[in-house]
Amino acid sequence: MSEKRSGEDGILDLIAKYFPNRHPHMLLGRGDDCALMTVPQAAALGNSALFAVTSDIFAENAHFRTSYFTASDIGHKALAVNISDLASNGAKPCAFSFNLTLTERQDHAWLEECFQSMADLANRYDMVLCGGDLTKVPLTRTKEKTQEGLDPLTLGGLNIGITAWGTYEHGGVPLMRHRAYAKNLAAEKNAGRSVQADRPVQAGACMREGDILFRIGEIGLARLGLFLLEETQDKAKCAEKYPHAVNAHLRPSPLVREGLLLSRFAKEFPLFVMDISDGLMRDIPRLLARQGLVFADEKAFGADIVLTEDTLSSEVREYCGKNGLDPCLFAYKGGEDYGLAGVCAKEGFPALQAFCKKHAVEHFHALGAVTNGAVTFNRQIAEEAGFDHFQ
Ligand SMILES: Nc1ncnc2c1ncn2[C@@H]1O[C@H](COP(=O)(O)OP(=O)(O)OP(=O)(O)O)[C@@H](O)[C@H]1O
Ligand SMILES: Cc1ncc(C[n+]2csc(CCOP(=O)(O)O)c2C)c(N)n1
Ligand SMILES: [Mg+2]
Repeated sequence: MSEKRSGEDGILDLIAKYFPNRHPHMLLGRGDDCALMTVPQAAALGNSALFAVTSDIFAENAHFRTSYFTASDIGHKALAVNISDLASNGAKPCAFSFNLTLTERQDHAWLEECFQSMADLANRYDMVLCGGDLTKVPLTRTKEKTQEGLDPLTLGGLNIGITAWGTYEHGGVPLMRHRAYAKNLAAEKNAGRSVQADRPVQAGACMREGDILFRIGEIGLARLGLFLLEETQDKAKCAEKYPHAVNAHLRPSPLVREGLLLSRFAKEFPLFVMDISDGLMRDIPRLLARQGLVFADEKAFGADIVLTEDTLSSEVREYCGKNGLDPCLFAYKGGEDYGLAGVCAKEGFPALQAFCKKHAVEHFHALGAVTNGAVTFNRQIAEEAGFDHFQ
C-alpha cells in the first residue's frame, strides 16, 4: 500500500501491518461482514464445517444515547447489529458472547431489562450465549454540560462488544462482499496451504460490468429516527408522528430470513452481499471494492445508482418534503439501516426478482448497474464519502 489512508480504513491498514490475514483454518479473513473459519480435517463435512464469525461494538454516545434508548432498546440493538452481519453472509445465527463495560448508572433493574430484550432476540434465532466478560469504568466527569447541552455525567460510559457465530444450512453458500474468497483460495493454493477448493462455495465467481446492484430493506428510516431523537431527545414525542423511523433506529430487525434465502439462491447464480450499516453512500463502494485488505492494489468497480422516491418510506418522504431535503439523497446517505445490499449477475437478475417475489421478500429493489467507471448517484458523482466514526 503506497498511500496512507485516513479514518477507519487507515486503522484497518495498521491492523493489517501487524496481524496476518491468513491461516490454514481461515477460509475467508478480515475484510468482509464475517470471517469464515473451518475446523481441522473437516473437508468431508463440506459447508457444515464452516463457521461465520463477526464482532461489533455498541458504545454510548457513539452508537446510542441513554437519554432516548431504554435498557431494552440497548440490549436489542447491540445484538441485532451483529446478527445483521451474519444475515448478510447467509449464515444462520448460532451463538454469541458479549463483553459488557458498565458504569455506575446501570443498576440491577436496568440490567434485567437489557438482558430480557437481548435474550428475546437471541431466542428468536435459537442463539446460545457462550461467554463474555464484565467490567465497570468510572464515569468521566465534566464541570459543564456537553456541547449538545447534555448532562455532564453522560461522557464516556456504557459499552457492549459482541462476537457472534453463524453456520451454513445444508445447500446454502456463504455470501461474500466480493470475489475475495475466490482469490484467497487461489492465493492459499499458490502458497502451498491446504485448502478445500472443492467446497460448494462461490469460488471462481467474480463481479462484472453490467451486473445488477440491489437492496433489500428500507433505507433512510433509521437516519430519520436518529435526526428526530437527537433533536428532541424524546422517544414518545418522535414516535407519535414517525413511529417507523423511531423503531428502525432503536430496534432494527436483522434480515436473517432474507440472508438465508439469498444463500440458497446463490447456488444457482453467484451473489455478492453485505449489510447496509453505514448507509448506501459509504457501503456501496465497499461492496464494489475488488477486495480490501489482501488485494488492495486493484481498481474498484463503479455503479450507476438510481433511487426513486416511490421506493422510500412515506415517513422519509414526508419529513424531507417538510424540511426542503431531497428524500433520495437523505435515504442514500442513510446509516444503521441494517438492510442488505448485493450484486447479481445480469443474466441471473430476473430469476432473483422472481425468487424474492415467490418468497414474499419485502422492499426488494434494483439499484442500478455495475460499471467500470465511478459510483454515480442519480446521475451525479458523490461529493461526500458517507459515515465514518474517525472522520
Ligand atoms: N479491531 C479490529 N481487528 C480486526 N479486524 C477488524 C477490526 N475492526 C474491524 N475489523 C475488520 O475490518 C472489516 C471491516 O470492518 P467494519 O466494521 O467496517 O465491518 P462490518 O462489521 O461489516 O461493519 P458494520 O459493523 O458497519 O456492519 C471487517 O472484516 C472487520 O472484521
Ligand atoms: C449518538 C449517535 N451519534 C451518531 C450516530 C450515527 N451512527 C453511529 S454508528 C453508525 C454507523 C454504523 O456503525 P458501525 O460502523 O460502528 O457499525 C452511525 C450512522 C448514532 N447512532 N448515535
Ligand atoms: Mg457489515
